[in-house]
Amino acid sequence: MKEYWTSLASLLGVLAFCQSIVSSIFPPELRYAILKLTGRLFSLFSSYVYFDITEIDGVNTNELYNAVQLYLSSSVSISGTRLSLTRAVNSSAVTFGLANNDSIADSFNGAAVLWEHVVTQRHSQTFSWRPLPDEKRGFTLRIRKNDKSLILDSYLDYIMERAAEIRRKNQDRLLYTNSRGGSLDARGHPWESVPFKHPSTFETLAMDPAKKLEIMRDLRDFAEGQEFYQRTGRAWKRGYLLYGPPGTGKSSMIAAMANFLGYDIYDLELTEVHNNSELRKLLMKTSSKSIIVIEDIDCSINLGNRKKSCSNGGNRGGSSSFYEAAAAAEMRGGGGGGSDESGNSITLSGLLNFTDGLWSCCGSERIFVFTTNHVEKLDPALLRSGRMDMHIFMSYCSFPALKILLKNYLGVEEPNAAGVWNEIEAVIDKAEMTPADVSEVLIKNRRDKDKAVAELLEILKVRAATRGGIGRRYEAVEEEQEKRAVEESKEGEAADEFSGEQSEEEEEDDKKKIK
Ligand SMILES: Nc1ncnc2c1ncn2[C@@H]1O[C@H](COP(=O)(O)OP(=O)(O)OP(=O)(O)O)[C@@H](O)[C@H]1O
Ligand SMILES: [Mg+2]
Repeated sequence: MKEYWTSLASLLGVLAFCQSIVSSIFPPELRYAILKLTGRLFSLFSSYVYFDITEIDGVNTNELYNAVQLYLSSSVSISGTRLSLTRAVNSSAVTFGLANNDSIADSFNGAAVLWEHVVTQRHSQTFSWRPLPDEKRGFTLRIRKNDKSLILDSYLDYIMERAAEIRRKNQDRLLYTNSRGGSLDARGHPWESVPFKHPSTFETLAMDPAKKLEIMRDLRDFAEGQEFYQRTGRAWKRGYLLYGPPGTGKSSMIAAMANFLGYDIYDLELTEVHNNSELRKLLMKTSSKSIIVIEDIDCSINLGNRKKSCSNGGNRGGSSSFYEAAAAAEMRGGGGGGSDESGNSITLSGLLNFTDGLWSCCGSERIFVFTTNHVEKLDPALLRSGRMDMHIFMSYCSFPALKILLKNYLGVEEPNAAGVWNEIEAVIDKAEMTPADVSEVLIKNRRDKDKAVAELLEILKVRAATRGGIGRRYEAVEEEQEKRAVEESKEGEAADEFSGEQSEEEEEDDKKKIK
């Protein structure tokens, strides 16, 4: 053994001696040429090609490096011997990464590749306005020569896409608001944002399971439908109208949609927007993969402040009231130029353009959600397919919905007392309780499950006896109004050109009403 170490030491000594002779005999240029030649010879006989992706390219950060790091963090699957962990600002997820000088195998389209994370010390720096990090980091990608053309471009594109996806998923969702009106912040943004942490999901949402599944499928189809929208020449956007009595889960549904798709939410407060061009600017500053929400559209479209318009709107029946409001607004705004006493001159046509005009296509993969308690007041033009593609009625608590609430709030799959289930089923539809009301009863008694169920049954019975039929009538009216609205919208595009095409008689009529 001792002999072995002695001979190894002497061999190393000889090598070092030779190297010092070579470097003292040959000038640097020649040395460089020799190295290059040996490198070429080596690569000629090697069946692999290598690509270096350095962290810093010149003075700029290399996007590809960050993307590869993120991509590998998703495929590492805890099998690497040493992993580095990171948690980005504004993120609630931890990502794994390759530690220094570690390597990992991957495959793409059947071709095997190897990634190595190379970290070396940077030599002493000369003065620079932007000092570089002490360590030089990079990834080396090793692929077979034969696979080079087959995978390189598409593999790197795939990595960039996956990285963007991971980044979005790791990032907390944001909730944007335009509460500042149309004014811009220091960075020129009209939207303010806060982290969006609403816990509502499709699991916690109490509604008919079949309807829920249909909505989830629709959302998924939309999110995965880039190629479809491209092929059919449609803008990549979709509109949902959520309507129904207060407390039936319209806002919760929006939160569930955002959590399901991982989209940001832009909560558009129409009463804060002063005119159509401001509306357009707001739209242009929304990002893709987002949900643009206008809550209580029947109140905010009336162009005045919400309370005023709601109190006016409360007694009005039929869709004509909506026309009156919009017509009045058109006149007040003089087609978008003027303003009412609150300085607000958004017109119906402005809103329609916002959702369906050419401007709505700047950016892609966006969902518009309007909510209302009074679908009958909405303009048919707003309801037509293409603007509001899916109309979702959020109804009073049904029996299947109640089961979901009981499971979520009490962990109860079946009530203990025999026969309670049947009793509840018999009265629930008649009682017309909103899921919000049911939740209250369950929360209040959540420590005592049997008491909660018993009290709920009591309330349901009382309600069924006193309220019978109001809700069904509501539903019937809603359906009737919706049918009428769809028929009217089919009659022509007249509603689209609504802004400028009123007869003189109608205008006179509107003026009288405003007075
Ligand atoms: N379908 C539902 N599933 C689960 N929880 C619900 C549902 N509907 C209402 N809730 C509960 O009731 C509360 C109010 O619901 P939400 O704000 O979503 O109702 P809404 O339909 O938007 O009412 P509004 O028309 O007044 O805006 C929520 O905090 C939620 O916990
Ligand atoms: Mg709501």
